[in-house]
Amino acid sequence: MIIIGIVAFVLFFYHSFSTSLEEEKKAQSKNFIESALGIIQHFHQLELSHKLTTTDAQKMAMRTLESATYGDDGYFWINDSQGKILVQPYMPNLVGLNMTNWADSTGKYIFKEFAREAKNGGGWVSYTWPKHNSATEYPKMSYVAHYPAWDWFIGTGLYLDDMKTNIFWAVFRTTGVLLFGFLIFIFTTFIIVNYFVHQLSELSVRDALTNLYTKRFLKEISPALLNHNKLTDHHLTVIFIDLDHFKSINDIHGHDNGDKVIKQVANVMVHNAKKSDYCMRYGGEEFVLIGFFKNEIDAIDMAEMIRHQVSEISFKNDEYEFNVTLSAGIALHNNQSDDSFEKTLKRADVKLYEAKIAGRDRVVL
Ligand SMILES: Nc1nc2c(ncn2[C@@H]2O[C@H](COP(=O)(O)OP(=O)(O)OP(=O)(O)O)[C@@H](O)[C@H]2O)c(=O)[nH]1
Repeated sequence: MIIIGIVAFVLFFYHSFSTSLEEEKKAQSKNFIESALGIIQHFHQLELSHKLTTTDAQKMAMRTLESATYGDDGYFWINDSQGKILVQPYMPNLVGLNMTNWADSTGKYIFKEFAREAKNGGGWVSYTWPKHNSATEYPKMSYVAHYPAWDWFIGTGLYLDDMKTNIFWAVFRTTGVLLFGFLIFIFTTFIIVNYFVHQLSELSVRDALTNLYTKRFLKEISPALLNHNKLTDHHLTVIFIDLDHFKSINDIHGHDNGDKVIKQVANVMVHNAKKSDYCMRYGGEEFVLIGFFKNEIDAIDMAEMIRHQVSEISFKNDEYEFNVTLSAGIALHNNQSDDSFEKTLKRADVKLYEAKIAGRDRVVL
């Protein structure tokens, strides 16, 4: 769909841009002829005011227009009323020849057409004409005008194939630049949208206080965790952590200090967890660490490390320092039975409850 859109855009752009460039080229040619008529008129005025003789005024006008080139190879030609070529800088060897009886490759008497169109107030004549060093004739268009006082015909021409080639490359370059800009725009938009979508999805699965994953994320990844569990010889393990007597900590040290404790515990978890582990804030002061452990001992070591490090932290309220303990329950997923992730999580919760009953500040498996 996008490719069809781009192709349609390029074709439409090519058509309208090349048409307008063609019109512009033609308008330019016409303007050049009008300027050339102005130059002729200038020398004619000098003749009328007797500053120059007719011969000198015409010679100087011819010389000026002979050297007046424009664009890549634009030039003016001048014929007198008898068809004699007075100025032809593109093919100087033709100067002095009479072209009244010259017909182009299509049989058109070129000079007759020039004279007719020019005497009608100026206009375009299509014909064929050779190029430099070539006998082959190419389609050409000339804008021709008449200067009645001297009975001169002046014109300037465009080879259609050259014009079309120039226009093609101009359109090609512009289209290329536009397409490149368009692709850069699409690419940048894609990156930005992707970034924000990622940020948004992260926001919805990250806890605002601790930046740990939320319970919702746990639900999202549990199928992937079970799949991975089938592929590894390690065991999918849930470590359920709950802070001890946290209500009292809030009551005694204030809710803000309670928040600081929650943040610190989250930091300890993240600090100890392996890169492949997931640390979550399951509820208010409840946390879950999910990882793949070689055996039960490794899981206990991890939970004990977190428990120990948290118990070592000296928290400060406005007056004195205090410590916090936590309890943890561990459960390993059982591949051989009809175990589910929810059942494993539930077993870890039961073990956590046992740790609480047994006096808190401990890990139970
Ligand atoms: N500061 C703070 N407190 C919270 C937050 N979320 C939950 N709590 C508090 O955590 C306390 C949890 O208390 P309980 O569920 O009774 O458990 P406990 O006091 O930790 O007792 P045990 O778990 O049995 O050791 C409640 O007082 C909640 O208000 C939080 O985001 N910030």
